[in-house]
Amino acid sequence: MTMDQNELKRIAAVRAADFVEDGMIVGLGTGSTVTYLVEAIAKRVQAEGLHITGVATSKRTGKQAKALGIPMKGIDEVPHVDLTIDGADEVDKNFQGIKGGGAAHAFEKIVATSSTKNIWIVDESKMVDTLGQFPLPLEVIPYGSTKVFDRLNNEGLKPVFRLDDNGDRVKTHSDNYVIDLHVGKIDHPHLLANWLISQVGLLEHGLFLDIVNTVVVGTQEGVKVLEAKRA
Ligand SMILES: O=C(CO)[C@H](O)[C@H](O)COP(=O)(O)O
Repeated sequence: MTMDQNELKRIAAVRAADFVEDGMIVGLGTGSTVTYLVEAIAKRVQAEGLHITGVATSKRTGKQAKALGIPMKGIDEVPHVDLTIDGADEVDKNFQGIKGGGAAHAFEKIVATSSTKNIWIVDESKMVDTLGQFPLPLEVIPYGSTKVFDRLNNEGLKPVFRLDDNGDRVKTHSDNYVIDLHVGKIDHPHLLANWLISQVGLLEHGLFLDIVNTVVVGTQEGVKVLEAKRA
């Protein structure tokens, strides 16, 4: 029987919940795949009496985790994060990724870079040879955002302000705008990431480079746990 994309996300998330150990401080990402993860971790907390502390990367995740009985703290209330599990929009063969489809990439990157280990949970459609088919999200401070937009446009990066269903600009939890870059194939992600982060007014980009060593993929053949070769 063929599994749909949501089922593939769910089986990856359930498998990844097994990586959580008693006593851990666990970063919880954002998105539909993470919704399944939070459910699976909450079940383990209930069934096994696991003592963990969750750190959410968005209000939505925090609300769900709290409602399901996972004790939660803010990122600045914990000394470190042991393990963060998050979704991704694209993952390439070198385990580099694009995130930010849910506009939470700045908070997600803060938690990820505070975490000893990071795992991504994806369905197989997210695995690509080269990043860039998924538009690259940026978080941009509103003041001067048209100037940032023009600079991106002049560089040929095809920026588009992200709009919500009402046609209003999407705002992040920090009240910033999201600009998506329709760059196409990103052959040199580190070069692009370095250029982007040096642009004044651009708070964070959705290139997550050299962050994860483990990707848990839901496939039609079952769950695959992929480990990066890099140190
Ligand atoms: O980066 C993200 C949010 O900012 C998400 O992890 C990413 O968009 C994947 O979402 P989903 O699990 O719903 O496919």
